[in-house]
Amino acid sequence: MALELLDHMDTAIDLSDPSSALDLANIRFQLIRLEDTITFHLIERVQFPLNAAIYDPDLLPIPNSNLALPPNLSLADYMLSETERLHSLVRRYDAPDEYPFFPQVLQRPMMAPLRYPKILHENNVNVNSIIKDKYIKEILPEACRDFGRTDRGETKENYGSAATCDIACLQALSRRIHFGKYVAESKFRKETDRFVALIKAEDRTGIDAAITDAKVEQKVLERLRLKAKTYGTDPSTANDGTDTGKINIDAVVKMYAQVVIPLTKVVEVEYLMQRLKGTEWE
Ligand SMILES: C=C(O[C@@H]1C=C(C(=O)O)C=C[C@H]1O)C(=O)O
Repeated sequence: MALELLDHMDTAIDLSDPSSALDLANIRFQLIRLEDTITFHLIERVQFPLNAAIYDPDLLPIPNSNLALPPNLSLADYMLSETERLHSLVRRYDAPDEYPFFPQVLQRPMMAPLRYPKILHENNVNVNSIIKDKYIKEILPEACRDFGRTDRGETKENYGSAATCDIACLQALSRRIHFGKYVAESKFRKETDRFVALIKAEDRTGIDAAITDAKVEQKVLERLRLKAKTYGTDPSTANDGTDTGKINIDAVVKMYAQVVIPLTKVVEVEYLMQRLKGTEWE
């Protein structure tokens, strides 16, 4: 059972049932669930300082290894790529909602392949390199920034723990952002003629406007602020003013406003730009 779980992590959406997988309300329910996953993983990560050395191979080089590693790996990259190497052996990346950060390390699964029905159109959209870059350069510095605490500096003893938390954060962010493909497919099937015209005109701005729902985005940010405040506060000290909070609430909202939502929409647009390939509309 445990091995099966890795194939499909905690997505309750039934990717084997096209009507469920493309029901926009169901997809949005999954995106809401992933808000909790991402927020809790970030709360775990920010218990440690930024520990910038784990993202810099010059500051903290990986000892020689007999593994065929990508060159010039940071500790964080080493731990993420080796996690992906292991998980690929149990078919994690056969799942249509899982995207690797290091495709070059994936191994042939040691278990029989699972048959997933074809729901999404063939595409090569993978924005994980952008996700990781923004996570390291924008999200973490903001989330780990001192807020009401003394300067925590670097904690060398937590390098491995911080990198382990990063893996959970990055994998959850990747799944949430690449879920944009199911959103885009759902919208394409609802308004096919509209999107066919925009795609044929290569009108990315028009496609972005067509897939944007400002009201939904606003609700996402309002809900995130409430969740970060609630999950990040010790309920036993919430009202006596002593709770310093476990997470920088503004950082969680900024993460969604400046990275998660914009990149989800990039995935939607780029997926749709590939949607007509090999179809009668091409
Ligand atoms: C994901 C969707 O598409 C867009 C992206 C959103 C997001 O990333 O939260 C929300 C609304 C849309 O602008 C959606 O319509 O639900």
